[in-house]
Amino acid sequence: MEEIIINGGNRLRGTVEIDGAKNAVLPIMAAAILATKGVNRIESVPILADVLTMKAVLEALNVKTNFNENDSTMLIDAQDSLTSEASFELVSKMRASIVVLGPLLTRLGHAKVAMPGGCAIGSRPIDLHLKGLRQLGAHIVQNGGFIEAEARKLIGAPIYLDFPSVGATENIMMAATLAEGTTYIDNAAREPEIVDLAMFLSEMGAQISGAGTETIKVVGVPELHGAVHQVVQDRIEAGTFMVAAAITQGDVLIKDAIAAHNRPLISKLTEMGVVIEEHDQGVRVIGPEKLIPVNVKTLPHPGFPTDMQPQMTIAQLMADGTSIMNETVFENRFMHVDELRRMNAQIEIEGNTVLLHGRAQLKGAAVEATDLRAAAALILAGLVAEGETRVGQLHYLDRGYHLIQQKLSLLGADIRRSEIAADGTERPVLSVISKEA
Ligand SMILES: CC(=O)N[C@H]1[C@@H](OP(=O)(O)OP(=O)(O)OC[C@H]2O[C@@H](n3ccc(=O)[nH]c3=O)[C@H](O)[C@@H]2O)O[C@H](CO)[C@@H](O)[C@@H]1O
Ligand SMILES: C=C(OP(=O)(O)O)C(=O)O
Repeated sequence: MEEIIINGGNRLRGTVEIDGAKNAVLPIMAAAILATKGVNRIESVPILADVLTMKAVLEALNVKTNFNENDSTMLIDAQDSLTSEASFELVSKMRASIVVLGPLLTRLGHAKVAMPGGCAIGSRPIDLHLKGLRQLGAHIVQNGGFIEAEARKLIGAPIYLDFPSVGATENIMMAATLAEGTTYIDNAAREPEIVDLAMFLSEMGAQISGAGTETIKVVGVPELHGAVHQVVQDRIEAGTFMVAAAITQGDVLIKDAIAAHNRPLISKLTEMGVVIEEHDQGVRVIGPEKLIPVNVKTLPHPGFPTDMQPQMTIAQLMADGTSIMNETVFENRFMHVDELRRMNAQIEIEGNTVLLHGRAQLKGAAVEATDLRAAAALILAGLVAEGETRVGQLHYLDRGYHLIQQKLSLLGADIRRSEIAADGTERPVLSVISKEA
């Protein structure tokens, strides 16, 4: 069993480097399926469990991949003939594998992808993905735990999304690149990761405009080719370090952070009294002695990101007074609250809202991550808790953060990752992901 062990109380100081975005690289890897000529070269690929799962999904489809972890570059070659079936075994490991549906369907005319289940944070249906693909002319059946989609040729169409779903926007946008005619996606998701995917698709020869706005226009082209692309910085990893600096009275430069991608977080932290400076080198975050309580509501971009919600609750707990967090994107994203209570946090849950009573006198405890961002939140709580916090179930953390303990330790935190033997003895863990590859 592995744990991250933190002794709280240290101020964080220094500069931290942030990896490429998980939520950008996963659809970009899926988009590489569309290149029938030439090899794709993806740079700034983060070393994450989810990236290795998507790599396995691609390889099972007969796409060749080569991940050089030393220079964070992945080559993806989809020039050979591909299979069109993504197994339950792989899709069940990672919900985001559903984004291979659109590329496979539009390239091969057929795709069979296992139904992704729900996950800890919610039921997460894919009705909007399917509705959009049907509007492009796909015939789709759901049978035996699989979605089977067919269309000799997709035909561009106007599509309105009832909700700006990130995954549905990505699947439809990718499917539309090789469709005949023009597709408009209205009420599209506007996340920076959508913009990054659209940039990659354009570099591959696709004709896309409007990514990052409510309406995306895709004019179908006959074929796409391999491209070189650098993945955008992970705004959620950057945001997690912003909160770490804010709560520890720290002074941290988040190197090359793109402030425009973290506007809602920066705005809320500023309201709390955190000093945030935007420099050419990145965003500097200086935590005050006292944090002011704030109320936060998660929304699709450019609203406050749900993927920063658990981390933000730690900042709210450290404020002098009561704050409210309202989660509107996922129905079950407060699983970290029970673990925080074990650390002496006073939190009340009322439906999709929590009341966080600060300033919390957090006490170190043994806690378990329940999902990816819950893991990050518990580590943040450990940074400000009195005594020792031990965070378990680290496979969730490894989905989205590479070597977070090393990055925090370089900033001055007392933190380590260890393998704990049955007799309680500890062995340091240095390399986390590659052993699973
Ligand atoms: C790999 C990836 O990029 N994951 C991100 C992506 O997930 P994901 O793409 O799954 O998130 P969506 O934007 O699709 O989901 C948002 C909400 O819409 C609902 N919904 C979605 C699709 C659908 O067909 N029907 C439907 O009802 C979901 O259940 C959820 O309540 O965006 C989320 C919202 O910013 C982030 O938290 C995830 O980190
Ligand atoms: C919810 C997340 O990811 P996923 O959609 O891959 O589960 C996340 O990154 O916080």
